[in-house]
Amino acid sequence: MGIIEKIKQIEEEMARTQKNKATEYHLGLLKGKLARYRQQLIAEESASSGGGGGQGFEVAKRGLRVCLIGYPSVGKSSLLGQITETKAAVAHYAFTTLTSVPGVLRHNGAEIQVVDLPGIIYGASQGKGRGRQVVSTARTADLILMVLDATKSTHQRESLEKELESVGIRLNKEKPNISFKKKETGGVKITFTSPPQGALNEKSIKMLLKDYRIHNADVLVRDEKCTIDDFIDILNDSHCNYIKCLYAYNKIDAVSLEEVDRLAREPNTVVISCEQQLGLDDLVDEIWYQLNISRVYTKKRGVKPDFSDPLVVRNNSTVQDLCSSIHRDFAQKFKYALVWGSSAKHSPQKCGLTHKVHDEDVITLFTK
Ligand SMILES: Nc1nc2c(ncn2[C@@H]2O[C@H](COP(=O)(O)OP(=O)(O)OP(=O)(O)O)[C@@H](O)[C@H]2O)c(=O)[nH]1
Repeated sequence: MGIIEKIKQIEEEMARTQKNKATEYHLGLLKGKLARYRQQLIAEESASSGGGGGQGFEVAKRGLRVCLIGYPSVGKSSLLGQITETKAAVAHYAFTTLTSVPGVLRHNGAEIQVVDLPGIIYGASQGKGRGRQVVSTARTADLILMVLDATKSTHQRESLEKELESVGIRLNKEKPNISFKKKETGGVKITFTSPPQGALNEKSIKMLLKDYRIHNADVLVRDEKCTIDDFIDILNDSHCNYIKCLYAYNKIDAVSLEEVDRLAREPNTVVISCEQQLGLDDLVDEIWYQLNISRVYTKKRGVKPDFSDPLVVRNNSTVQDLCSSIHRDFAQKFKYALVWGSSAKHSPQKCGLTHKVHDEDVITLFTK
Protein backbone atom coordinates (compact mmCIF):
# COMPACT_ATOMS: atom_id res chain seq x y z
CA MET A 1 0.00 0.00 0.00
CA GLY A 2 1.32 3.43 -0.92
CA ILE A 3 1.63 6.26 1.56
CA ILE A 4 -1.31 8.15 0.09
CA GLU A 5 -3.61 5.17 0.66
CA LYS A 6 -2.24 4.71 4.18
CA ILE A 7 -2.97 8.38 4.92
CA LYS A 8 -6.48 8.00 3.55
CA GLN A 9 -7.08 4.90 5.63
CA ILE A 10 -6.00 6.63 8.83
CA GLU A 11 -8.10 9.69 8.06
CA GLU A 12 -11.13 7.45 7.53
CA GLU A 13 -10.48 5.60 10.75
CA MET A 14 -10.15 8.90 12.62
CA ALA A 15 -13.43 10.12 11.14
CA ARG A 16 -15.14 6.88 12.24
CA THR A 17 -13.77 6.99 15.78
CA GLN A 18 -15.86 8.85 18.32
CA LYS A 19 -14.00 11.41 20.39
CA ASN A 20 -14.16 10.56 24.09
CA LYS A 21 -11.97 9.65 27.04
CA ALA A 22 -11.81 5.99 26.06
CA THR A 23 -10.60 6.67 22.51
CA GLU A 24 -8.20 9.49 23.41
CA TYR A 25 -5.08 7.31 23.26
CA HIS A 26 -6.11 5.50 20.13
CA LEU A 27 -6.80 8.80 18.37
CA GLY A 28 -3.46 10.14 19.58
CA LEU A 29 -1.71 7.14 18.09
CA LEU A 30 -3.53 7.62 14.78
CA LYS A 31 -2.58 11.30 14.72
CA GLY A 32 1.03 10.32 15.33
CA LYS A 33 0.98 7.86 12.43
CA LEU A 34 -0.70 10.41 10.18
CA ALA A 35 1.97 13.01 10.92
CA ARG A 36 4.69 10.45 10.18
CA TYR A 37 3.22 9.42 6.84
CA ARG A 38 2.61 13.01 5.78
CA GLN A 39 6.19 13.80 6.61
CA GLN A 40 7.35 10.85 4.48
CA LEU A 41 5.17 12.02 1.63
CA ILE A 42 6.70 15.49 1.69
CA ALA A 43 10.22 14.04 1.96
CA GLU A 44 9.58 11.81 -1.08
CA GLU A 45 8.31 14.72 -3.09
CA SER A 46 11.32 16.86 -2.19
CA ALA A 47 13.71 14.08 -3.20
CA SER A 48 11.97 13.47 -6.51
CA SER A 49 11.86 17.13 -7.45
CA GLY A 50 15.51 17.65 -6.56
CA GLY A 51 15.10 19.27 -3.15
CA GLY A 52 11.79 21.08 -3.03
CA GLY A 53 11.30 23.97 -5.39
CA GLY A 54 10.11 22.68 -8.71
CA GLN A 55 9.60 24.49 -11.97
CA GLY A 56 9.16 28.17 -11.68
CA PHE A 57 9.27 27.99 -7.96
CA GLU A 58 12.77 28.59 -6.74
CA VAL A 59 12.63 32.19 -5.75
CA ALA A 60 15.96 33.21 -4.29
CA LYS A 61 15.45 34.52 -0.80
CA ARG A 62 16.93 37.86 0.06
CA GLY A 63 16.27 39.47 3.42
CA LEU A 64 12.81 38.93 4.82
CA ARG A 65 10.01 37.33 2.89
CA VAL A 66 6.24 37.64 3.01
CA CYS A 67 4.24 34.96 1.20
CA LEU A 68 0.76 35.70 -0.07
CA ILE A 69 -1.59 32.76 0.17
CA GLY A 70 -5.19 32.68 -0.93
CA TYR A 71 -7.73 31.18 -3.24
CA PRO A 72 -7.86 32.28 -6.88
CA SER A 73 -9.43 35.65 -7.59
CA VAL A 74 -9.30 36.99 -4.04
CA GLY A 75 -7.11 39.84 -5.28
CA LYS A 76 -3.55 38.71 -4.60
CA SER A 77 -2.16 40.05 -7.87
CA SER A 78 -4.00 43.32 -7.36
CA LEU A 79 -2.56 43.62 -3.86
CA LEU A 80 0.96 42.86 -5.05
CA GLY A 81 0.49 45.53 -7.69
CA GLN A 82 -0.54 48.03 -5.03
CA ILE A 83 2.07 47.48 -2.34
CA THR A 84 5.13 46.35 -4.28
CA GLU A 85 7.19 47.65 -7.13
CA THR A 86 6.49 44.71 -9.37
CA LYS A 87 3.37 45.52 -11.25
CA ALA A 88 2.10 41.97 -11.50
CA ALA A 89 -0.41 41.60 -14.27
CA VAL A 90 -3.89 40.74 -13.07
CA ALA A 91 -3.86 37.41 -14.76
CA HIS A 92 -5.42 34.09 -14.33
CA TYR A 93 -3.01 31.29 -13.46
CA ALA A 94 -3.76 28.21 -15.43
CA PHE A 95 -3.03 24.99 -13.60
CA THR A 96 -0.01 24.35 -15.77
CA THR A 97 1.70 27.71 -15.58
CA LEU A 98 2.85 27.97 -12.04
CA THR A 99 5.07 30.93 -11.52
CA SER A 100 5.55 32.80 -8.32
CA VAL A 101 6.00 36.49 -8.81
CA PRO A 102 8.36 38.13 -6.33
CA GLY A 103 7.75 41.77 -5.69
CA VAL A 104 9.62 44.23 -3.51
CA LEU A 105 7.89 46.15 -0.76
CA ARG A 106 9.88 49.23 0.26
CA HIS A 107 9.09 50.62 3.67
CA ASN A 108 11.06 52.66 6.21
CA GLY A 109 14.14 52.38 4.01
CA ALA A 110 14.09 48.57 3.94
CA GLU A 111 13.17 46.07 1.28
CA ILE A 112 10.88 43.14 1.97
CA GLN A 113 10.36 40.42 -0.60
CA VAL A 114 6.72 39.61 -1.30
CA VAL A 115 6.01 36.36 -3.10
CA ASP A 116 2.65 35.63 -4.62
CA LEU A 117 1.89 31.94 -4.42
CA PRO A 118 -0.63 30.62 -6.87
CA GLY A 119 -4.00 29.88 -5.38
CA ILE A 120 -3.65 26.16 -5.89
CA ILE A 121 -2.76 25.04 -2.42
CA TYR A 122 -5.75 22.87 -1.87
CA GLY A 123 -5.01 19.15 -1.76
CA ALA A 124 -1.33 19.64 -1.00
CA SER A 125 -1.50 17.42 2.07
CA GLN A 126 -2.83 14.53 0.00
CA GLY A 127 0.15 14.89 -2.27
CA LYS A 128 -1.87 16.39 -5.06
CA GLY A 129 0.04 18.06 -7.86
CA ARG A 130 1.86 21.30 -7.47
CA GLY A 131 0.18 22.28 -4.23
CA ARG A 132 3.12 20.89 -2.36
CA GLN A 133 5.55 23.14 -4.19
CA VAL A 134 3.47 26.07 -3.03
CA VAL A 135 3.72 24.69 0.50
CA SER A 136 7.48 24.28 0.35
CA THR A 137 7.82 27.92 -0.64
CA ALA A 138 5.37 28.95 2.08
CA ARG A 139 7.67 27.29 4.62
CA THR A 140 10.40 29.82 3.83
CA ALA A 141 8.14 32.74 4.75
CA ASP A 142 8.91 35.06 7.64
CA LEU A 143 5.26 36.07 7.50
CA ILE A 144 2.31 34.53 5.73
CA LEU A 145 -0.23 37.00 4.45
CA MET A 146 -3.47 35.13 3.93
CA VAL A 147 -5.56 37.09 1.47
CA LEU A 148 -9.27 36.44 1.85
CA ASP A 149 -12.32 37.63 -0.01
CA ALA A 150 -14.57 39.57 2.37
CA THR A 151 -17.59 38.70 0.22
CA LYS A 152 -17.07 34.95 0.63
CA SER A 153 -17.83 32.67 3.57
CA THR A 154 -15.43 31.83 6.39
CA HIS A 155 -14.90 28.47 4.71
CA GLN A 156 -11.98 29.78 2.61
CA ARG A 157 -9.99 30.73 5.69
CA GLU A 158 -10.74 27.51 7.55
CA SER A 159 -9.84 25.26 4.64
CA LEU A 160 -6.55 27.10 3.98
CA GLU A 161 -5.67 26.90 7.66
CA LYS A 162 -6.45 23.20 7.69
CA GLU A 163 -4.38 22.63 4.60
CA LEU A 164 -1.37 24.46 6.04
CA GLU A 165 -1.84 22.72 9.38
CA SER A 166 -1.75 19.30 7.73
CA VAL A 167 1.61 19.96 6.08
CA GLY A 168 3.17 21.09 9.36
CA ILE A 169 2.81 24.86 9.04
CA ARG A 170 1.66 26.24 12.39
CA LEU A 171 0.17 29.71 12.22
CA ASN A 172 0.61 32.19 15.05
CA LYS A 173 1.72 29.46 17.40
CA GLU A 174 4.83 29.15 19.54
CA LYS A 175 6.90 26.00 19.37
CA PRO A 176 5.64 23.70 22.18
CA ASN A 177 7.69 23.94 25.33
CA ILE A 178 8.89 20.34 25.29
CA SER A 179 12.49 19.25 25.29
CA PHE A 180 13.08 15.99 23.45
CA LYS A 181 16.44 14.28 23.12
CA LYS A 182 17.03 10.94 21.47
CA LYS A 183 19.75 8.83 23.05
CA GLU A 184 21.70 5.68 22.24
CA THR A 185 20.87 3.81 25.44
CA GLY A 186 19.15 4.21 28.82
CA GLY A 187 15.48 3.75 27.88
CA VAL A 188 12.78 6.39 27.91
CA LYS A 189 12.76 9.00 30.66
CA ILE A 190 9.75 11.31 30.89
CA THR A 191 9.53 14.32 33.18
CA PHE A 192 6.79 16.92 33.69
CA THR A 193 7.61 20.22 35.38
CA SER A 194 3.99 20.27 36.65
CA PRO A 195 1.24 17.64 36.43
CA PRO A 196 -0.21 17.44 32.90
CA GLN A 197 -3.80 18.65 32.39
CA GLY A 198 -4.86 16.74 29.30
CA ALA A 199 -4.14 13.45 27.62
CA LEU A 200 -0.43 14.11 27.22
CA ASN A 201 0.90 11.91 29.97
CA GLU A 202 3.47 9.17 30.46
CA LYS A 203 1.23 6.55 28.89
CA SER A 204 0.51 8.46 25.68
CA ILE A 205 4.11 9.64 25.27
CA LYS A 206 5.42 6.07 25.67
CA MET A 207 2.84 4.81 23.20
CA LEU A 208 3.82 7.38 20.57
CA LEU A 209 7.54 6.79 21.06
CA LYS A 210 6.99 3.06 20.62
CA ASP A 211 5.10 3.69 17.40
CA TYR A 212 7.97 5.88 16.16
CA ARG A 213 10.39 3.09 17.17
CA ILE A 214 12.21 5.35 19.59
CA HIS A 215 13.38 3.30 22.56
CA ASN A 216 15.84 5.66 24.21
CA ALA A 217 15.02 9.29 24.83
CA ASP A 218 14.68 12.06 27.41
CA VAL A 219 11.40 13.97 27.33
CA LEU A 220 10.80 17.05 29.45
CA VAL A 221 7.36 18.69 29.22
CA ARG A 222 7.72 22.22 30.56
CA ASP A 223 4.13 23.38 30.03
CA GLU A 224 1.14 21.67 31.60
CA LYS A 225 -1.05 22.81 28.70
CA CYS A 226 0.92 20.82 26.11
CA THR A 227 -1.24 18.39 24.15
CA ILE A 228 -0.66 15.12 22.31
CA ASP A 229 -0.64 17.15 19.06
CA ASP A 230 2.16 19.31 20.45
CA PHE A 231 4.23 16.25 21.27
CA ILE A 232 3.65 14.83 17.78
CA ASP A 233 4.88 18.15 16.37
CA ILE A 234 8.04 17.85 18.44
CA LEU A 235 8.55 14.27 17.18
CA ASN A 236 8.26 15.60 13.60
CA ASP A 237 10.17 18.76 14.40
CA SER A 238 12.09 19.03 11.14
CA HIS A 239 8.81 19.28 9.24
CA CYS A 240 7.10 21.79 11.48
CA ASN A 241 7.36 25.50 10.83
CA TYR A 242 5.99 28.09 13.22
CA ILE A 243 5.10 31.09 11.12
CA LYS A 244 3.25 34.30 11.89
CA CYS A 245 0.15 34.89 9.83
CA LEU A 246 -1.66 38.09 9.04
CA TYR A 247 -5.16 37.87 7.57
CA ALA A 248 -6.10 40.47 4.97
CA TYR A 249 -9.77 40.65 3.98
CA ASN A 250 -9.93 42.24 0.55
CA LYS A 251 -12.93 43.68 -1.36
CA ILE A 252 -14.41 45.42 1.69
CA ASP A 253 -15.94 47.90 -0.75
CA ALA A 254 -18.37 45.15 -1.66
CA VAL A 255 -19.70 44.32 1.83
CA SER A 256 -21.69 46.19 4.48
CA LEU A 257 -20.07 48.44 7.06
CA GLU A 258 -21.24 46.08 9.82
CA GLU A 259 -19.44 43.21 8.15
CA VAL A 260 -16.24 45.27 7.74
CA ASP A 261 -16.43 46.17 11.41
CA ARG A 262 -16.88 42.55 12.42
CA LEU A 263 -13.94 41.34 10.30
CA ALA A 264 -11.67 44.15 11.48
CA ARG A 265 -12.13 43.00 15.07
CA GLU A 266 -10.76 39.53 14.42
CA PRO A 267 -7.23 38.98 15.75
CA ASN A 268 -4.27 39.53 13.40
CA THR A 269 -6.60 40.95 10.78
CA VAL A 270 -6.50 43.92 8.44
CA VAL A 271 -9.37 44.90 6.16
CA ILE A 272 -8.56 46.32 2.73
CA SER A 273 -9.86 47.15 -0.69
CA CYS A 274 -7.30 47.00 -3.49
CA GLU A 275 -9.75 48.52 -5.90
CA GLN A 276 -10.62 51.53 -3.75
CA GLN A 277 -7.14 51.67 -2.18
CA LEU A 278 -8.50 51.40 1.35
CA GLY A 279 -6.50 50.15 4.34
CA LEU A 280 -3.32 49.51 2.33
CA ASP A 281 -1.10 51.77 4.47
CA ASP A 282 -2.38 50.05 7.61
CA LEU A 283 -1.62 46.70 6.03
CA VAL A 284 1.98 47.68 5.25
CA ASP A 285 2.45 49.04 8.78
CA GLU A 286 1.06 45.81 10.20
CA ILE A 287 3.38 43.71 8.00
CA TRP A 288 6.30 45.78 9.28
CA TYR A 289 5.17 45.38 12.87
CA GLN A 290 4.57 41.61 12.57
CA LEU A 291 7.96 41.03 10.97
CA ASN A 292 9.78 42.65 13.93
CA ILE A 293 12.31 44.23 11.66
CA SER A 294 15.79 45.55 12.41
CA ARG A 295 17.74 47.46 9.77
CA VAL A 296 21.50 47.18 9.96
CA TYR A 297 23.73 49.37 7.80
CA THR A 298 27.01 47.99 6.58
CA LYS A 299 30.09 50.13 6.45
CA LYS A 300 33.31 49.45 4.59
CA ARG A 301 36.56 50.35 6.34
CA GLY A 302 37.43 54.03 5.99
CA VAL A 303 34.19 54.85 4.14
CA LYS A 304 30.91 56.31 5.41
CA PRO A 305 28.12 53.78 6.04
CA ASP A 306 25.69 53.08 3.24
CA PHE A 307 22.35 54.27 4.62
CA SER A 308 20.49 53.60 1.39
CA ASP A 309 20.59 49.82 1.48
CA PRO A 310 20.27 48.26 4.95
CA LEU A 311 20.43 44.56 5.68
CA VAL A 312 17.02 43.54 6.95
CA VAL A 313 16.81 40.99 9.76
CA ARG A 314 14.37 40.05 12.50
CA ASN A 315 14.64 41.74 15.90
CA ASN A 316 16.94 39.88 18.28
CA SER A 317 19.08 38.67 15.38
CA THR A 318 22.76 38.01 15.93
CA VAL A 319 25.77 38.93 13.82
CA GLN A 320 25.64 35.31 12.65
CA ASP A 321 22.06 35.79 11.32
CA LEU A 322 23.27 38.91 9.58
CA CYS A 323 26.11 36.98 7.93
CA SER A 324 23.69 34.26 6.79
CA SER A 325 21.43 36.89 5.25
CA ILE A 326 24.38 38.03 3.11
CA HIS A 327 25.43 34.55 2.04
CA ARG A 328 24.97 31.02 3.31
CA ASP A 329 28.72 30.50 3.85
CA PHE A 330 29.63 33.98 5.00
CA ALA A 331 29.74 33.07 8.71
CA GLN A 332 32.57 30.61 8.02
CA LYS A 333 34.75 33.41 6.65
CA PHE A 334 33.84 35.76 9.51
CA LYS A 335 36.65 36.97 11.78
CA TYR A 336 35.08 39.77 13.85
CA ALA A 337 32.75 42.75 13.54
CA LEU A 338 32.87 46.37 14.64
CA VAL A 339 29.46 47.62 15.73
CA TRP A 340 28.22 51.20 16.22
CA GLY A 341 24.77 51.91 17.61
CA SER A 342 22.51 51.10 20.53
CA SER A 343 23.57 47.44 20.77
CA ALA A 344 27.22 48.44 21.28
CA LYS A 345 28.52 49.10 24.81
CA HIS A 346 31.02 51.57 23.33
CA SER A 347 31.41 52.75 19.78
CA PRO A 348 32.63 50.85 17.99
CA GLN A 349 32.47 47.58 19.89
CA LYS A 350 34.44 44.59 18.64
CA CYS A 351 31.96 41.67 18.50
CA GLY A 352 31.70 38.01 17.64
CA LEU A 353 28.98 36.03 15.89
CA THR A 354 26.72 35.81 18.96
CA HIS A 355 26.36 39.58 19.42
CA LYS A 356 22.74 40.72 19.06
CA VAL A 357 22.25 43.68 16.76
CA HIS A 358 19.65 46.45 17.18
CA ASP A 359 17.62 48.43 14.68
CA GLU A 360 19.75 51.06 12.90
CA ASP A 361 23.10 49.69 14.05
CA VAL A 362 26.10 50.20 11.77
CA ILE A 363 28.45 47.27 11.28
CA THR A 364 31.76 46.53 9.61
CA LEU A 365 32.45 42.85 9.02
CA PHE A 366 35.99 41.53 8.88
CA THR A 367 36.71 38.24 7.17
CA LYS A 368 39.56 35.77 7.51
N1 LIG B 1 -14.75 44.72 -5.54
C1 LIG B 1 -13.45 44.49 -5.53
N2 LIG B 1 -12.88 43.68 -6.46
C2 LIG B 1 -11.55 43.46 -6.43
C3 LIG B 1 -10.73 44.05 -5.43
N3 LIG B 1 -9.47 43.64 -5.62
C4 LIG B 1 -9.48 42.81 -6.70
N4 LIG B 1 -10.73 42.72 -7.20
C5 LIG B 1 -11.17 41.95 -8.39
O1 LIG B 1 -11.02 40.57 -8.13
C6 LIG B 1 -10.62 39.89 -9.31
C7 LIG B 1 -9.40 39.02 -9.04
O2 LIG B 1 -8.28 39.83 -8.75
P1 LIG B 1 -6.78 39.28 -8.87
O3 LIG B 1 -5.88 40.32 -8.32
O4 LIG B 1 -6.51 38.75 -10.22
O5 LIG B 1 -6.88 38.04 -7.87
P2 LIG B 1 -5.80 36.88 -7.58
O6 LIG B 1 -6.00 36.46 -6.17
O7 LIG B 1 -4.44 37.32 -7.93
O8 LIG B 1 -6.31 35.74 -8.51
P3 LIG B 1 -5.45 34.54 -9.14
O9 LIG B 1 -4.49 35.17 -10.07
O10 LIG B 1 -6.50 33.73 -9.82
O11 LIG B 1 -4.80 33.82 -8.01
C8 LIG B 1 -10.37 40.95 -10.38
O12 LIG B 1 -11.50 40.99 -11.21
C9 LIG B 1 -10.26 42.23 -9.57
O13 LIG B 1 -10.74 43.36 -10.30
C10 LIG B 1 -11.36 44.92 -4.45
O14 LIG B 1 -10.75 45.48 -3.56
N5 LIG B 1 -12.71 45.07 -4.56
